[in-house]
Amino acid sequence: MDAYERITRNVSEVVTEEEVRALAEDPEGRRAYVGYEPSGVLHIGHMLTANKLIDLQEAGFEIVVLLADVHAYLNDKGTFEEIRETAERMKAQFVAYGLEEEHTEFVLGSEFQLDEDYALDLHQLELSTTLNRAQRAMAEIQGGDTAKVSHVVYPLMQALDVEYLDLDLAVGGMDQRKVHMLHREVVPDLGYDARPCLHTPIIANLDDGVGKMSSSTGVTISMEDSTESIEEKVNAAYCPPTRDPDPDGEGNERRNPVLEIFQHHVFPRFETVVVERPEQYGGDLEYDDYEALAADLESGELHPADAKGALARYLDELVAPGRAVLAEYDE
Ligand SMILES: N[C@@H](Cc1ccc(O)cc1)C(=O)O
Repeated sequence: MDAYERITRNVSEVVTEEEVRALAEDPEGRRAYVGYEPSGVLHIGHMLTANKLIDLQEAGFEIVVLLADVHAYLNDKGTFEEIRETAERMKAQFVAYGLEEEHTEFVLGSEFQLDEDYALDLHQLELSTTLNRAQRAMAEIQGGDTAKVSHVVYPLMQALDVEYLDLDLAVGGMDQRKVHMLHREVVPDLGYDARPCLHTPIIANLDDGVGKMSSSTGVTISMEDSTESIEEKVNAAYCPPTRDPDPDGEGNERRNPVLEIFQHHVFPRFETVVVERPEQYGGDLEYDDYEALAADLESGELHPADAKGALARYLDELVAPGRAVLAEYDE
């Protein structure tokens, strides 16, 4: 796999391909980031962008994880003190998950976002951005329709972070794309270069494959889950024997979350995936890549129940180190 392939594998969007190709030609020491609002525990959504950071680390990038405490505060995620505490836990979990500490810089937003230069740049952006533009950029992050003043300051700060953290590449889920587009549009007015962005997909809802997996609207898998609870959730997941999101041709999108988790969480982190089966059902199956597994599910060679059993086992392995860290915190 060449550097460009590794950098862009499994992403939904590359902005722009040309700019990312230029980075891939000389990836050593380049800086890429994801920002996270410290809130709750690390879950499968955070882990997906973390997988991309691990890919980038393997391609030679230096990684910056922004623990966006001020952003979480602006988005009403608790008191500053609570948010800071959560940020500490989150950092420990990311390290346990596989972000090597020597190549990862963990930065709290409040370390630079309260400085004078930053504040004045922010005010300049406030002056040149309409409320409507900022609100549109925030729609997917904030949800609901009760935008506060804090919610329009939020995306402008995110746009500035890319400059102040001296980054070459911004990474986020598809829910961040509008903020990234805002960044590309507005920072040149301040005399800064817009940076390229990568957007990772959002996994389908575990229960029914409709819409996005989210802790607020349904089942999600987190670093707090026990082995048994992962098994339960995966066993109950929607898993038709197809990757076609519209198998009955009626236009009601239902994706296959089990396959999506194999593709985005398991195959990027394990070289081979073994599906255990009793001898009488044909014995174990072994896969080196996602395509082969998906094809077997479609052909009927791989039964959804066996696929789920394997998925729960691999997810448990990914979550286990973070779970151990949490147990230490709770002592
Ligand atoms: N907007 C991100 C958090 C974030 C904050 C600041 C950034 O610079 C980047 C990302 C989220 O929804 O969780």
